Amino acid sequence: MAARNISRFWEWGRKIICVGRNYADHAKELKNAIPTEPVLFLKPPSAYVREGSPILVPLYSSNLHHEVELGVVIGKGGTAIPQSAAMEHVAGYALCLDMTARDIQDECKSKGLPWTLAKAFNTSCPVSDFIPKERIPDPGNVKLWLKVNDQLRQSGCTSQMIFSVPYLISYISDFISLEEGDLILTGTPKGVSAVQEHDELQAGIDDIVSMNFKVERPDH
Ligand SMILES: O=C([O-])CC(=O)C(=O)O
Ligand SMILES: [Mg+2]
Repeated sequence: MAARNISRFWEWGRKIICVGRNYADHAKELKNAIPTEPVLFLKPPSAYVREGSPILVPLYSSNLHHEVELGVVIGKGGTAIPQSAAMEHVAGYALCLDMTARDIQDECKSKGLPWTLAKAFNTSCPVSDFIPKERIPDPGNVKLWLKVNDQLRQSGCTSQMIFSVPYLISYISDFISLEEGDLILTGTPKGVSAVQEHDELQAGIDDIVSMNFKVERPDH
């Protein structure tokens, strides 16, 4: 069997841990309180989609939102990782979208139910090429942007994160052991909005990486 290559981590079938409300301006735009501890949820590896394949609107949603996020790819697993050692566990980064069925999430929130169908459906995690760690010397200071049909919708800097990458790695690994090939989505800045069938999404991290996705309706 060919050796597994971390630069194709999305093929490994490892978990995707997502952080919510990690930017005050996004928490406010959805009228959520600023969290005092990270808000966590999961996506399954079947959520991954790569450039060249479309983002599919779930049949049960009529309000699919984009959320552009910095993804952190874990290179070395661990449990209860101290913040001071957290960066040793990072192999690199990826630009990610946390596609969200906002109407379903609102319904789940009002009923006190989990967000699974709002966040974890097929193609809910578009992911860029792998970015080796050296290309982002400070994950706490990169600009994220997203355009829909050439119109800028999201533009933020990871310096606005409430909880830093080392803090998140340490916090998550206290409760959920991290494994090589796991991905952490670090939350989205403000500007989330709805996308429709046939829309073209373009997103990037500074001039380090960019990616394009089309939105389609599934035919089943
Ligand atoms: O759905 C939400 O607003 C929570 C979330 O994923 C984020 O803040 O990135
Ligand atoms: Mg998100």
